[in-house]
Amino acid sequence: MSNPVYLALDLPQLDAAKALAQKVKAHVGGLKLGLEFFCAHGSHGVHEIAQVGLPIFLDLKLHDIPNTVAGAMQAIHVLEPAIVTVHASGGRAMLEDAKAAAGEHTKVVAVTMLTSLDERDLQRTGIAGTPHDHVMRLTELAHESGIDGIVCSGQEVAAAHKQWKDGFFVVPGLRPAGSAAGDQKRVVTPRKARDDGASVLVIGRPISRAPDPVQAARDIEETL
Ligand SMILES: O=C(O)c1cc(=O)[nH]c(=O)n1[C@@H]1O[C@H](COP(=O)(O)O)[C@@H](O)[C@H]1O
Repeated sequence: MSNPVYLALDLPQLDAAKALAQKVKAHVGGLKLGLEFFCAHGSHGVHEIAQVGLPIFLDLKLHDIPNTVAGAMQAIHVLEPAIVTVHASGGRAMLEDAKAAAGEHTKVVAVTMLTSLDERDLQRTGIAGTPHDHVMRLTELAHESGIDGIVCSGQEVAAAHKQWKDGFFVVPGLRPAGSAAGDQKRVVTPRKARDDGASVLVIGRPISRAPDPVQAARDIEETL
């Protein structure tokens, strides 16, 4: 089985991001480039990181009207990402149009509820109910819209997987036992997420900020 870990390269410097990717590439299955990276380095930066030779997950979390999101999806065809994120709360038409505009080999996955939020945060955005209920509702919407899968925390992935048997499940908010949660609120260990049905494990700081990132990536790989 291929390594399900995608390393989140949330680093401001392109050189440092590329050097880190080169160092740990034997112990991860892909590289995730998010808003911090894309805003700083754009398409040029994505091409640079793609030279490392691993699949690229472009985490742009698109959330706009359907026409705008479809245009953005078309604009990134040239980057040939393996995975792209949109927000499920953009609604069904946006999800359908995002998928229709995506490249043939790109998986479109919808963020349900950010792993940095808990039930109280959710209520403050005006949404009643538990994170579990909210994630299940948006999982159903994503499934109906014909996209490839969702992003959720490891606390919901078992239930989401049960609801959508052949879905593609991206799980961030992962922390090896004993590591700092930081701004993440709904966390589980990488092993638990994998056992519960995650297709991709997104891991950033537990590797990138470790004193020895290669050792940290290797230690995580060994738990899987
Ligand atoms: O879409 C994501 O990848 C994502 C969704 C989510 O709900 N929570 C979340 O943390 N992420 C991303 O996953 C990565 C987690 O990084 P660490 O908390 O450093 O492991 C970051 O790059 C986030 O942008």
